[in-house]
Amino acid sequence: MPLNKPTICVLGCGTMGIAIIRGTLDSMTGSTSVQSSSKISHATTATSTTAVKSAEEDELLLPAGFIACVSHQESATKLEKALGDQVKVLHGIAGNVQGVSEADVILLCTKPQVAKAVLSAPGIQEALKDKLLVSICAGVTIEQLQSWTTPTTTVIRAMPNTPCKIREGMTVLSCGPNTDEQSMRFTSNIFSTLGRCRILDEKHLDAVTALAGSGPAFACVMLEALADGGVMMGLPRDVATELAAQVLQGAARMVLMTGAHPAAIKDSVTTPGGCTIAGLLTMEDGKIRSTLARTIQEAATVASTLGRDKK
Ligand SMILES: NC(=O)C1=CN([C@@H]2O[C@H](COP(=O)(O)OP(=O)(O)OC[C@H]3O[C@@H](n4cnc5c(N)ncnc54)[C@H](OP(=O)(O)O)[C@@H]3O)[C@@H](O)[C@H]2O)C=CC1
Ligand SMILES: O=C(O)[C@@H]1CCC=N1
Repeated sequence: MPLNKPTICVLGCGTMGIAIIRGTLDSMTGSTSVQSSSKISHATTATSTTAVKSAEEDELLLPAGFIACVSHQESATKLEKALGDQVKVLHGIAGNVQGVSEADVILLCTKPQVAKAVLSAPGIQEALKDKLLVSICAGVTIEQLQSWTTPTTTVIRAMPNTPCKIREGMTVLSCGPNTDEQSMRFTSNIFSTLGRCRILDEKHLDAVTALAGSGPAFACVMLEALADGGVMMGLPRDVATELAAQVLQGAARMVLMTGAHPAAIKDSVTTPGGCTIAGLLTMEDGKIRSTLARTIQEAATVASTLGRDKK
């Protein structure tokens, strides 16, 4: 599918739609203060001719503009204020048809429960012909998406997360059997500018939804609980929150940047007879490992049901 500076229609522009648009616009203007790890590694390798050519080609794959579609007039007004004149905002059923018709790529970001109705509405299938549809709806399969569109619509599933807004996201992509290389390249290019991006088989997407999609919520509960401990021991709330957030970021970056096993990092902190092992044993008494692992298991189980019709 030829894609050259395409216009993207975000169909259902709420929390995630805004995160993706905001992150992409920031990446295009270079106005973010947060440099993602994937950007750093890209910059250090972009010295060969092939890399420069590839960077130029990737530039052509960047969007020319965004159209954002929502259901309600009030949401449209809020969105216009939040995103300014860089984005064309439409609302209602007619807005969806207009948005999809005017775009080259459609990013489906509605709740999973309304995806079928939105794609089956009059005029949408026609407008989707020969276009790329990227769905971020949890639990909605490629097979379902294909059955709700025409055979000439290319379908890709993506599972991003909210840190895409600050270009620290984690996205996993899965494609259908007939996905062409340029569609895949365009989609991975967009999500790579919003953080890290991987391509995996669709069978992994419910686990990915639980771990990476829902993960920021689980991580923030852990962060808040660590900060609570600091507050219990007399730290001011803002200091405790800053310390907890920087500790989680620092530990996570050590894993990502050095490739060290988390257990090795834990062991390097743990002095024999010291305070860390005292804290670690308390965590084990509270079954924190199985609680967190079961959290992912349960979220993945529920994710697998989200695309199903409610009886
Ligand atoms: N939130 C997250 O962290 C993540 C969510 N996801 C997936 O992303 C999707 C969106 O989630 P999220 O952004 O949280 O949801 P939100 O509720 O924040 O956004 C949904 C958007 O869809 C719009 N909408 C509803 N009905 C229609 C319609 N008929 N036509 C056009 N737009 C419509 C809503 O408009 P209005 O406000 O006017 O009702 C709203 O803007 C879900 O499928 C979820 O599974 C994936 C990864 C992470
Ligand atoms: O809670 C949900 O269903 C969505 C999917 C992943 C994150 N939020």
